Amino acid sequence: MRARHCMIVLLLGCNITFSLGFLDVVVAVASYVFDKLFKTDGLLPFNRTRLQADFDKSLYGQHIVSDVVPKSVSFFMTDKNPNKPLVLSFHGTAGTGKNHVAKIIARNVYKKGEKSKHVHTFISQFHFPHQENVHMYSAQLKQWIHGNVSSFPRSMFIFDEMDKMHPELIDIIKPFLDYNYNVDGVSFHTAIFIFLSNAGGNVIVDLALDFWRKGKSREELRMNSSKLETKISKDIFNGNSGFLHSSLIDHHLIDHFVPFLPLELKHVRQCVLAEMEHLEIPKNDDLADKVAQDMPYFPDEERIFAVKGCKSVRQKLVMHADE
Ligand SMILES: Nc1ncnc2c1ncn2[C@@H]1O[C@H](COP(=O)(O)OP(=O)(O)OP(=O)(O)O)[C@@H](O)[C@H]1O
Repeated sequence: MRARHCMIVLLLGCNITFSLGFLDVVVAVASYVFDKLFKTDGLLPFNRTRLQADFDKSLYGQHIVSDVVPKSVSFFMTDKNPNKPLVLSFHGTAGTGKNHVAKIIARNVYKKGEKSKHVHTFISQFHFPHQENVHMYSAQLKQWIHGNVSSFPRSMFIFDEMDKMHPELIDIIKPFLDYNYNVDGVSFHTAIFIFLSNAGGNVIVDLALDFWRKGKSREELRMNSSKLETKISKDIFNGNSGFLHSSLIDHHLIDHFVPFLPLELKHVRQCVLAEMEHLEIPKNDDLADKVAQDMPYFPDEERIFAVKGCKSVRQKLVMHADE
């Protein structure tokens, strides 16, 4: 009898010991059925209104991103026959929300959000640290993308620190992004690729600073203001990044170069209030002011933009909340 219980549980893929009793088996079966019925790791029914509302609620100071990204994701998700995967490249200085936005997209596409097994995140210096192993990484990456898309076409791949990635690895990704690319019957057209980098951040900061000094409103900044998108792609191409030596940009496979603007004090303050809510600290406007003002800003004289964006706001808040 006991062996049969163990067999059932083994079939269900659970880790067991042979000391399992009947009750353990019932619990294991119940939790398996619950997982299957209620927690399957699949797609959420897509809802463009919910996506836009999430951007409006959770992203601060990034009106260009809040306009471009939900539109392009919605268009892609509702296109019954896309001719290429969605490829977005996020650019901006530290802590401006690039990872945060990738997570917002994930939680609007997958039931388990960023924790879904269909969301694959690679951080170049962490996952591909040794230059001498680049051939091995390339082969593994190629196999990983191919294998995952063949078993789940709507897979998402996030590449962080893209500017630090070896050109050979970028070139491995390139064919997957292309129009009509098909390998062994696997199409990549419904997959999502998101690249994150600080490359182009200086171009964005210079333009935002220029607007501020001319007394123009930040909201007047658009994707095509002073050809911002073109400037970013040129800057990446001319800079000393992995992008430069790869064939990604000159093949026009990136759908949008999305600029993340440097954050101002009022946006950092919004991040502090969001962290208060997250940490269940009662809302306190004075404390929010104090924490936001305690962050470093640049340029030295005007102190307009947050050096670290909203990064480490939580740590600062915890320190001040304890005072
Ligand atoms: N514009 C924003 N609106 C709301 N929250 C933000 C924003 N920017 C950053 N944050 C908050 O700060 C945290 C750190 O930001 P995030 O990791 O997204 O920055 P990043 O742009 O990816 O930085 P890096 O280039 O250094 O990796 C986020 O988890 C989020 O809580």
